[in-house]
Amino acid sequence: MNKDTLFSVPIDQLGDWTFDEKVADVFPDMIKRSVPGYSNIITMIGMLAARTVTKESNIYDLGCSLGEASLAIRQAISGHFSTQTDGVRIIAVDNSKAMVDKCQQRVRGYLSNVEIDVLEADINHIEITNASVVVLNLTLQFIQPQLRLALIKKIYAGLIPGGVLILSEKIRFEDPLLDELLFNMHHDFKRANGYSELEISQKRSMLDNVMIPDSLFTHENRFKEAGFSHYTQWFQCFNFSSFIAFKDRETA
Ligand SMILES: C[S@@+](CC[C@H](N)C(=O)[O-])C[C@H]1O[C@@H](n2cnc3c(N)ncnc32)[C@H](O)[C@@H]1O
Ligand SMILES: O=C(O)C(=O)C[C@]1(C(=O)O)C=C[C@@H](O)C=C1
Repeated sequence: MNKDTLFSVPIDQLGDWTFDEKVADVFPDMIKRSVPGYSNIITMIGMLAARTVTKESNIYDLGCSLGEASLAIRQAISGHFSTQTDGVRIIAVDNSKAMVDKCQQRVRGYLSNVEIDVLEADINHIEITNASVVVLNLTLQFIQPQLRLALIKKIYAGLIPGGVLILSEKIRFEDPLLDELLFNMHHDFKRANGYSELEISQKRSMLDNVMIPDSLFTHENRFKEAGFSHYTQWFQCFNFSSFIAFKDRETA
């Protein structure tokens, strides 16, 4: 695994964050050292998918990066937890060419009866149909805020009855004291994982205009407004959280 040292020396013009070739090259190391609970969330996404997947349905991994969630899902649904894999297709989507190219190579490296199709596309413009599981793992925070509700509505419409949306995000807190504390603890986590003050601050200013976290309240209201009636937060570590939202079994 290539070590993330991208921001370890001063950069003259920082510019906005992009998921380019350099980020894709170090992404597995970067995400594990930056997101508290990342590996647990990935494993649990597999377990949640195994519980919810149904035969002849689609599973979407939106903003898939290198396909970590897709691979965990494929492993979990192919194993002894589930026998529901006939006609199941995993569709992994990202709009970064660097990520998609690497993700395609990666998924080809494993043999399985469940196909993973990796598509280079903007998730705001793709169709979502016949979905038993949709994953947005740390992706919605990069979508322009004014497009987020439409995306969650599209996902709701594309889910089959009983289907699940798994949404993981960095979150902000309405209470300033808690917001500051959990923000600082996240930075302590990065320091403990070997990132310097320079690395933390340069990355932070690049992410500033591009990654815009919502509050728990905003996420829950959005689920409700999109049509979901069963949703809960199932994971939190500092200011990172994951939610599940189910479409009613009775909904046609
Ligand atoms: C933090 S990464 C997601 C991590 C990944 N889901 C995982 O579990 O390892 C965010 C990803 O979302 C992708 N992304 C951002 N906006 C997108 C869009 N509009 N359409 C498709 N992908 C997008 C980025 O290219 C990036 O790979
Ligand atoms: O909030 C931060 O400082 C982060 O590093 C978070 C985050 C993310 O949540 O996607 C940002 C960019 C990279 O993809 C890895 C981690």
